[in-house]
Amino acid sequence: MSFDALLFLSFGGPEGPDEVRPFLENVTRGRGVPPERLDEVAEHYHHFGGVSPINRLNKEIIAALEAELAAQGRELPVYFGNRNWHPMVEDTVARMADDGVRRALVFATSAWGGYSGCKQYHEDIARARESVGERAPELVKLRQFFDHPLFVEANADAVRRAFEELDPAQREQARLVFTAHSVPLRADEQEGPDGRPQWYSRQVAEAARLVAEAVGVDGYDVVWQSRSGPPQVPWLEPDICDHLDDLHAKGVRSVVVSPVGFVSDHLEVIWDLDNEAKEKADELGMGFARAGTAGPDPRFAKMIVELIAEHTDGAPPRKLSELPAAGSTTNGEPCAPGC
Ligand SMILES: CC1=C(CCC(=O)O)c2cc3nc(cc4[nH]c(cc5[nH]c(cc1n2)c(C)c5CCC(=O)O)c(CCC(=O)O)c4C)C(CCC(=O)O)=C3C
Ligand SMILES: [Fe+2]
Repeated sequence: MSFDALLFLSFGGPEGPDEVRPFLENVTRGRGVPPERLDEVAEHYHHFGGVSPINRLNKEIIAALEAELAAQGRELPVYFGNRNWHPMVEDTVARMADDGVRRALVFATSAWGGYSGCKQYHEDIARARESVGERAPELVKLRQFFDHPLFVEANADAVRRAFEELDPAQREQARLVFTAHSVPLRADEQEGPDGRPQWYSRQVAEAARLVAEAVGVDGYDVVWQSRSGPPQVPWLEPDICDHLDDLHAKGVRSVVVSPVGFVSDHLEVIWDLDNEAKEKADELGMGFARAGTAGPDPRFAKMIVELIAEHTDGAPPRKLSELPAAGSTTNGEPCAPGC
């Protein structure tokens, strides 16, 4: 099939102190996040001058993607739109229509299924098309890529580099710990296309297994970070900081933490890991090395082009796990019944 453009669809983030509150209002509209949690998260953004790194990081990925498309002789203009902050996806899709785009692919910057990582992006696509009306282009979302070999290799190399950062004495017995964004247990109950529940956490477990295997590490853990919501609502656990206590009690003296759940060094990574988890490790006297994320690795842009080629050239999907491919639908239709 032929496509006129690619829409690079992401989360969005504030670019100055005055934008923090309105951004957070957009993120949490109707989502039942208590005001105390919002105040706390606003503080994290203000710690960095009210600027999230996410927009800059996404622009870097887009530049790498444009270079890769050009190198392969593929003509596909890239548009950038976000769910929660400017450039808003509604405005971007309107501009695509103005430019005469009739049919476009959509790359959403989450590797995962589940509500926040996939379904909500389908909702964004449907909402943006609705706001543009009849002129709106057809929008075909690319699939989830948690087990794509290029995603796995980029994360594996980042983990290897993190092990190198530790003192040789610590490196030997350092524990490898993967983290991803926690979600409410209720949200994680959601089924995958295989009809089995916990689609999101099973994908995270699978990505961690594949990365650990690529690095050649047998023992590792999968834990969670950045929980939100009211305290009485159960979310995926353990939290990374509690897990560091546990590991310490078991005699572990150094860790390599891989934020495999995040595509690049978002605020959750640079605050919740590089500040909070690092501080916890320091208190416990544990060695701590945080692995990089896949986004800045040149293989990430190459992976996006491979995902595109699955649609434009009928290229066979490259994936390392047995879990079914999912997340690719047209115009924001749900992936599967119940999704
Ligand atoms: C699974 C998942 C991913 C990973 C998949 C993916 O990448 O999509 C992710 C990514 C991100 N989450 C982000 C930011 C925020 N997430 C929030 C809140 C929430 N996230 C949730 C889940 C996820 N979130 C959930 C269930 C909530 C509760 C409210 C709700 O049910 O929607 C809040 C509100 C305050 C708070 O409570 O933390 C903020 C500010 C940013 C941008 C960071 C930056 O600026 O660099 C990114 C990439
Ligand atoms: Fe989030």
